Amino acid sequence: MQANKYQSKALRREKTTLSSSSESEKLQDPVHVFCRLKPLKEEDDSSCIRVISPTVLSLSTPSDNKVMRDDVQYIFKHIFTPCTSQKEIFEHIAYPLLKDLVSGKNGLLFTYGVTGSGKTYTLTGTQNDPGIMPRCIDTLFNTIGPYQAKKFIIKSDKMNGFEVQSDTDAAEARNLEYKTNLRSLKCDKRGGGESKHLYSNDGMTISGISENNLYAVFISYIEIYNNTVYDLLDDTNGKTLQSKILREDAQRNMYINNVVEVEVKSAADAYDLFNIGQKRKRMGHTVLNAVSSRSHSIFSIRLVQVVQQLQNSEGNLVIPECNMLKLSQLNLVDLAGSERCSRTKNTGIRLKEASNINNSLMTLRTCMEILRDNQLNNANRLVPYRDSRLTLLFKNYFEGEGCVHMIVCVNPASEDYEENLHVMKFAEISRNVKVNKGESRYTPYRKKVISKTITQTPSSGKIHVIPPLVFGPQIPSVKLDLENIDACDAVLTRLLKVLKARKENAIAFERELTTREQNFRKQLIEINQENIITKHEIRNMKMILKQEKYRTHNYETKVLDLETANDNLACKADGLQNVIRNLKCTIDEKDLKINQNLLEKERIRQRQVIEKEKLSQEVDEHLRRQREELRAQMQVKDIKLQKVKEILEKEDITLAQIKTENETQTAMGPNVPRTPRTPSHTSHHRNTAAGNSRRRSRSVGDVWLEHNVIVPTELGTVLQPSMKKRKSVTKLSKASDVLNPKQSKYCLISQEPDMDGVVETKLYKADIIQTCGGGAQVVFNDVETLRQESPTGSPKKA
Ligand SMILES: Nc1ncnc2c1ncn2[C@@H]1O[C@H](COP(=O)(O)OP(=O)(O)OP(=O)(O)O)[C@@H](O)[C@H]1O
Repeated sequence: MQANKYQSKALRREKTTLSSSSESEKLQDPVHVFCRLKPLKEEDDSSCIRVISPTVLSLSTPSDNKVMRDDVQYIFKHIFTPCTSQKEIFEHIAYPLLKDLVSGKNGLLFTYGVTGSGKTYTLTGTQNDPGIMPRCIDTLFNTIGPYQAKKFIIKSDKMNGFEVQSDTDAAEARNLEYKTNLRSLKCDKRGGGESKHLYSNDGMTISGISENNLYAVFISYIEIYNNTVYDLLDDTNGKTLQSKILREDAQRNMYINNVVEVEVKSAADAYDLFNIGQKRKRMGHTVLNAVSSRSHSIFSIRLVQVVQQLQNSEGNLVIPECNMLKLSQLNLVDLAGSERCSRTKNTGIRLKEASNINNSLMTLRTCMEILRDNQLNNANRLVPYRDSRLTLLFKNYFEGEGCVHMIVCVNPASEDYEENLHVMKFAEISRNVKVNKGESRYTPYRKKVISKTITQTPSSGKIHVIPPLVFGPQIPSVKLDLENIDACDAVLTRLLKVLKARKENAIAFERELTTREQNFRKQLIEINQENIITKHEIRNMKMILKQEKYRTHNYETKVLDLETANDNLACKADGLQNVIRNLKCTIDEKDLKINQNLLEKERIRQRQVIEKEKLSQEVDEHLRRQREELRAQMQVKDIKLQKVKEILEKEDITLAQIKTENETQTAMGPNVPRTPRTPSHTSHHRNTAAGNSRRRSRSVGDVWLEHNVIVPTELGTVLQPSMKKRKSVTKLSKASDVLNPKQSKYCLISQEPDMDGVVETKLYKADIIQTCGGGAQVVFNDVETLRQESPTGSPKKA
């Protein structure tokens, strides 16, 4: 507990100093994106990719594609053509990461691409042509082989950290493992029962490692299947794999809770573990790849270094009681391939897998996009790591816990064009993401000291020291001088005495032995009783332990549920934050639109005011013109009325003349011929054939009062004014002429030649309206002009 406190305090200090130093350096590296082209199935197969230079390739639309696009060029850190060997790939891409691992830095290497494009081949390879993973293992053990700590000296603390054990504890653990392995061998189970699958080792090493350090390698192998983490090295005893949860350690690094980390001492051990995991990994047959990975698999190599060693008195190196552990990790990630269902024709479980694979790859892409945007635009958008276990697990790497290398595997065949387009775009995005250069991570440790067991007597509880039994005085050597009897006597007497003393001792011993035997028996009985009691206690303790385990299990399940719920809530919170952000964006957009609408409205209002003014001006102008026209018409009418008036006045004169003439004729006698009226004479008034005029009036039922002020000139036309019922008068001498209620229409007919001498008949039409006072009002409302023109001289109606 104390040690833990010490550790965490020291760790916090360590983190602060490290971060401040890293901040001062502020070194950033982009994600290194490499491209590996897979060989075409047949040499003459058409390819949609053209390599332009070692870093640039061009993607062109196949001729049979529905949509034709322009050729697009993509840049990579390096492009590996189909002829590139596995060794070259390793040396170029993985070797630098392995060097980082040995110098204490983290690394992440993942393969990305369409299903069947060669991701697994690049990472694993074959027995004779190993891929990146076996080469990493071999090179690592070729390098640190002689400098490894004894097994179990360094032990995982199950919280993403490590601790150093005492030699005795480590020896005991080794012993236990040995016995377990023996048992496993007998049962022919995993471990010793596995056939060791060795890849060819080309003896490559990393130079410049610290030879004073002790090294320990730990392997873990997990998969993310349908967005759930499974430990491929979990000892399941034949049961299905249990899901694991992701946690954050004290330094906010993500790790898999309770993941099995196995310490390996040789490359063969590591391959064994890989093979065990490989058998459990979810693979499946699809149309595009016979052995297709249905999950993302992560093979992690953790290297722990005890920074310093001390020399003991004999000159041997020993691990100091407390110092620093240097931790580093290399993750080799084989992502499942992106798939288009239209091509794979997956159904059922394969379809669900494909959808989960595509979702997690989509989240990876989204994270990369947002990271890039945040970095390019200095923005602070939330990166949705939590949307997928894959991105959540590697969150620290994208936030600067180590170098990130990505191999984009590409099948250049034309049929993969559409998928390759997406893959290239993802590569383009990733290439622009920058991550902080990883720092070596140190953890302080305090060596655990084992307490020695002391044998105690059950009764007293004290160490019972049994005195040694001494048989008595030594038997003297007897030398008898038979010539000297006295001397012989003395010797024999001394001998007798010694023998007597020894006999007494022997009797005492016998008594002592009997007592001891009794005591021993008593002790045995006590021990036996104690044993029975202890056994009973052990049984009880076991039961309690079982109950505690059960409770712990329940607690763990609850914790797991709570953590899952927590994760879900966090996801929801992230989702809601996204929704809030989107809503804010929508509100901003709407505000903008409202402002635009207001501006538009104002513009329309101003335009309307201008148009209104224009319109009112036009209306005023129109009215003015109409008024002028009306005035002109009125003037014309006035003139006409004036003419009518003049005609009427002239008629009175004419009538008076006629009367005078008649009177004169009467006085002269009936034989005096009347002076014929020449057309020229009458032309001024009625030299048109009013009776020949065509009729426009349709009022059939009206009774017309036809007022012929003069006798109209006969024009010989058949057209006559349509006045069916009419009463013709030449003079309005009586009021009754007009007041007759049957007469409703009045028509004054006049004839006169115009300027050209053409006779024009004018019909001035009016309504006769009876007034309430018994009178009548004649309202003129129409003037009908009849004109006859004839260019040949014969009169013709116009
Ligand atoms: N560079 C290469 N040289 C030779 N063969 C290759 C190469 N790349 C891939 N292959 C072969 O292509 C086939 C499919 O490759 P692999 O299984 O590695 O694809 P994958 O991308 O991992 O597919 P999935 O995403 O479906 O798991 C394998 O038979 C593999 O041997």
